[in-house]
Amino acid sequence: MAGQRWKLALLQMDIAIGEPERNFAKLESLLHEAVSHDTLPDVIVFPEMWNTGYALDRIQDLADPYGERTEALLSAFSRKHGVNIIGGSIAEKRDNGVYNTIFAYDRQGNRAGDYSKIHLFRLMDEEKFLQSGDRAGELQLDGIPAGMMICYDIRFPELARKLALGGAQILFVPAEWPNPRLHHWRTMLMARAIENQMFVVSCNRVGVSGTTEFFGHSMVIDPWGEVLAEGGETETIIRAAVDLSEVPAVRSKIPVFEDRRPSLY
Ligand SMILES: O=C(O)CCC(=O)C(=O)O
Repeated sequence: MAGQRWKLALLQMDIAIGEPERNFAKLESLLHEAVSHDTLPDVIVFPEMWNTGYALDRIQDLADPYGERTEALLSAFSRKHGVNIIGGSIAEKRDNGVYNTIFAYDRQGNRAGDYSKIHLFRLMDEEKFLQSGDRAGELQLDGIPAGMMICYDIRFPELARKLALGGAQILFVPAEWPNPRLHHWRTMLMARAIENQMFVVSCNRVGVSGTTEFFGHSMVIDPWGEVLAEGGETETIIRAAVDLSEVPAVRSKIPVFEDRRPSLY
């Protein structure tokens, strides 16, 4: 057990639109690269909708039924290598439609949690093709309370605050966040970390899909808002270490959670 320090590996990958076979092959190769390093990561994270990309007009046919293929891969991999996985998000097909869902696994290969994106992004027509989740993304990894949000969700500070009030010390954010909104991406991720005094770990894709460019810039931000690691604009694995004891230290230095006045707002 890694205790209060975690080594992270963020798989900042390109995604082939509408080509699950290529994306599964790419992901498997990056997962093997992530654990072939001299230091084994404690948590591996990857981007949003990595199995299909935004092939929304064909998503009913392409989505993974109940995430079974994804679960078979990620559960076995996490158990074999003794790592936790925040499995990006996938297009997940259920009887009543397709969801944008994160599946997370612990070191034993057990499902540690799942979360389906609540806020569907109208600028990319998500609400026309996807169903929205109906609960926040809470989980525990190695006994550490954590939260999950997806991409557009970071524009809703209420959701991050709810997760922080529920105890989350670290927030994982898989994304497909495109150009030209790098300023929004960086600023809001830092704000969510600072206002909630928690780590924020975001994994964005790179590459081009149709006319949309994705800039990467996956980030690891500490509870003081300092950027510990940030990706460039190409496919890579970003590695960083976090010391989770910084969360209570920052929360006692500026006791924001004790000073809240929720009865007034
Ligand atoms: O909010 C944004 O600017 C980007 C959101 C997005 O691309 C998404 O949620 O897929």
